[in-house]
Amino acid sequence: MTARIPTLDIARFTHPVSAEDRAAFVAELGQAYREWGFAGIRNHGIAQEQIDRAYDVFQRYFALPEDTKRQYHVAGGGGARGYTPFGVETAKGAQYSDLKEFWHIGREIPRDHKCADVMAANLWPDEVPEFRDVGYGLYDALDKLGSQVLAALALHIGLPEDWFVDKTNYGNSILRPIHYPPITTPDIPNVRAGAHEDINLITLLVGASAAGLEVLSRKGEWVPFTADADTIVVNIGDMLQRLTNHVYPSTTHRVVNPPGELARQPRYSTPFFLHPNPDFLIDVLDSCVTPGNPSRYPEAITAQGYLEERLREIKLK
Ligand SMILES: O=C(O)CCC(=O)C(=O)O
Ligand SMILES: [Fe+2]
Repeated sequence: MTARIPTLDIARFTHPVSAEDRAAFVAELGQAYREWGFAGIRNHGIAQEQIDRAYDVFQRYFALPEDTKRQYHVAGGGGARGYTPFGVETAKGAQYSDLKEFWHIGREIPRDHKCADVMAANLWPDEVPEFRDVGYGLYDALDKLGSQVLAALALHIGLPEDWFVDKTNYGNSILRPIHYPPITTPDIPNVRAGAHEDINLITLLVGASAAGLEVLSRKGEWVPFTADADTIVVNIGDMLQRLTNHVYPSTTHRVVNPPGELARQPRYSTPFFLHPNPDFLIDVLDSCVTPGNPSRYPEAITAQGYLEERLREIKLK
């Protein structure tokens, strides 16, 4: 039997029919993440129309001439906001860069906020006027959905449901529309996205429009995970893995090049990287330390400190 990554109905948590079923959902979700670090989430409440509109504006931006797009590249900005050109990001330890270009939308915070120095103002492309409202609308929707997933994940490890609320209310989260252009060079050694783990708490991947995402199972097998159109893929990142002492594993994944002619199709996808507040201290949770799983990280680190370390490793800083 081929292993399958579970897909769960989050309405059982957000609009429960009974307390028992809500608790059963938490247990099933927790089990899926312990096993896979990945799950599909259905009935998430984000309208397909909103997702389609977002993909439309993102694709219109990526279709602009390279010189126009590069006006939104911030030199020395670590790719934190605006455009990052093709061939820059490189998976940790990889020899060849990924085959993608992307844009980063960050949280809108008052410019006199205490985190304004590490959370830069957004850039918006003048050429696609709807980009701002549509892009930030999707940011907001995924931020809210991500908080629901975190609430369920908190309950499963014995924390109060609202434990993450004041740790993520000004989180340094990023919405990343990605374009993987058609691959026209035969035998190219690069892959669309090399094997990696995400840095943040959890990632919500909305509407990946084509096959290619693969997840490394505990047995060491690459398992393709192309979710149905109505499903958002949610995975654990390294910060949550560290906080939970690996109870929730940050699972390695990659995006492979399609075989033959299919490689000439572009691929678009849009992950939302949900981050904690920059000053949140990532310190292993007591509830995740047991005699069989002693603390793997005796030292705490701030989310910002951890992020900076990791961005250098993937050549964004
Ligand atoms: O494009 C995808 O489906 C996944 C992208 C991804 O894993 C990432 O950007 O971290
Ligand atoms: Fe990823």
